[in-house]
Amino acid sequence: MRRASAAPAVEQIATMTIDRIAKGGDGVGRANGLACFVPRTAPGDVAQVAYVAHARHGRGRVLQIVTPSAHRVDARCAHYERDRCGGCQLQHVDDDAQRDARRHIVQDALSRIGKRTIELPELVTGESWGYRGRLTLMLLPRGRGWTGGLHPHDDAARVFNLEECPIANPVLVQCWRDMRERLHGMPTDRFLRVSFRLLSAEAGQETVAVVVQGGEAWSGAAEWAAALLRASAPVRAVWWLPRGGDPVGLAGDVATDAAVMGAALQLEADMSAGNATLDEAAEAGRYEPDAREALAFAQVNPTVATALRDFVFASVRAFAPQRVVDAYAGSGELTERFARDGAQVVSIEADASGTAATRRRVDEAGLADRVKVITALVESALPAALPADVVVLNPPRAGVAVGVTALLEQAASRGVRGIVYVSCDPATLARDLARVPGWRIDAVRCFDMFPQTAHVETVCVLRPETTV
Ligand SMILES: C[S@@+](CC[C@H](N)C(=O)[O-])C[C@H]1O[C@@H](n2cnc3c(N)ncnc32)[C@H](O)[C@@H]1O
Repeated sequence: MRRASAAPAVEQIATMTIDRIAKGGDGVGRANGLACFVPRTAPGDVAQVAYVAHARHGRGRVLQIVTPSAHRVDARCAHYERDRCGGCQLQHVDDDAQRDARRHIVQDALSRIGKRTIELPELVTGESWGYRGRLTLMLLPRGRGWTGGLHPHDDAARVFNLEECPIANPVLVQCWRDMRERLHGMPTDRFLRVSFRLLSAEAGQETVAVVVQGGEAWSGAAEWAAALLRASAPVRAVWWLPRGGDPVGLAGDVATDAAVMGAALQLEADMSAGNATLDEAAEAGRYEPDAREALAFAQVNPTVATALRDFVFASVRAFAPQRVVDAYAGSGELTERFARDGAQVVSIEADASGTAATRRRVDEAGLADRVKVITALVESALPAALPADVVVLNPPRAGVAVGVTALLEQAASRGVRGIVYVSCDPATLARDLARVPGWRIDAVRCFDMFPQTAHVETVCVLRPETTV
């Protein structure tokens, strides 16, 4: 018997004014009272939209911009319109309106999901272009060669050839151009991923590591890598992460801790499996094993990342803490700073390569007696880490486990005077804040780590509700 196929979604057509940008970057307008999400629209656009109505919202596509918003600009990158590149969502919106949108995304999430009323948060900004210290591209076999680039935002199975990426440091794109001439020597696989990482960002002296991920066998790998090193001046190291294997240093300065490198690369590969958009690469790249390694995992946005860490450090310091818990500590950069400042620190991180880097870092700084480094899930290690004066949380996009918020809700009675929560996802931040009603928001600051996208980093400083 033939099964009835699902009825095709029926599109309706409406003209609507776009009021705001939602988390994810779509513009939001209303059609017959229904909130309708429309990609690539700007606040103030009047657009004719074809949309499909779902139970609580509509999803639409622009048929025609009837009256363009005053905030519309021409996208700088040719791929944005032509290839519908999924790396950026907001290149068609001017800088001021983009920044405004990201601040409202945070305020709106905290209000709607977190049930917290806050002023429009301050946003610390940096460069709008050329800021990325890492460029990760997908390579799909085509004929005897490869197509190398990024996915369209609406088609994760396709990859377009990347010619430019104006949000990345131009040197990374130059290295990709140099490599593109040499794709014939790559290993065979269903797909490969290639990542360009800025090792040194000093203007005019930039150096880059290249990591090829995928393939199980690669004859001629060392020759291929040596040729790339000769052809591309900024490239200083070439690594290969075979499918299911350990990392192999192929050429250049690859004298680094292979175990650390391997764990980080595997994590990155897992994170971005199947869809290597810039967003996911950004997310994956937040797992940095040790920023001081020769092949340090370059920060996505080093300038703004530094400002963020400085703010977290100053916020913690304002409590004059003797004991700090650094939860989701990564490679322990903040752990080291808290310890240098005189605090006793419990540093909790699930990734063993991260805690190995933290141990090394605090040993070298002569701070080992002030720091307890724990390789464990925060949800299992936090109870024993308390009491403390301040708890720092910097979880991945998924936010913290419900057991962690349950413990923190009671933590004021165990001496905790402050929580500093660093988040890359306003929605999970807001969800977690809703679970700790005993804590009030003392300060919120946003950090513009990913201009041209809808992503934003947020730091929330919390104090017990009862504190005067
Ligand atoms: C967003 S990164 C923060 C890293 C670091 N604090 C920094 O500033 O660079 C999140 C970190 O949490 C770790 N992680 C993820 N889930 C965890 C869990 N349940 N318990 C402990 N660590 C976890 C990841 O390995 C990663 O290093």
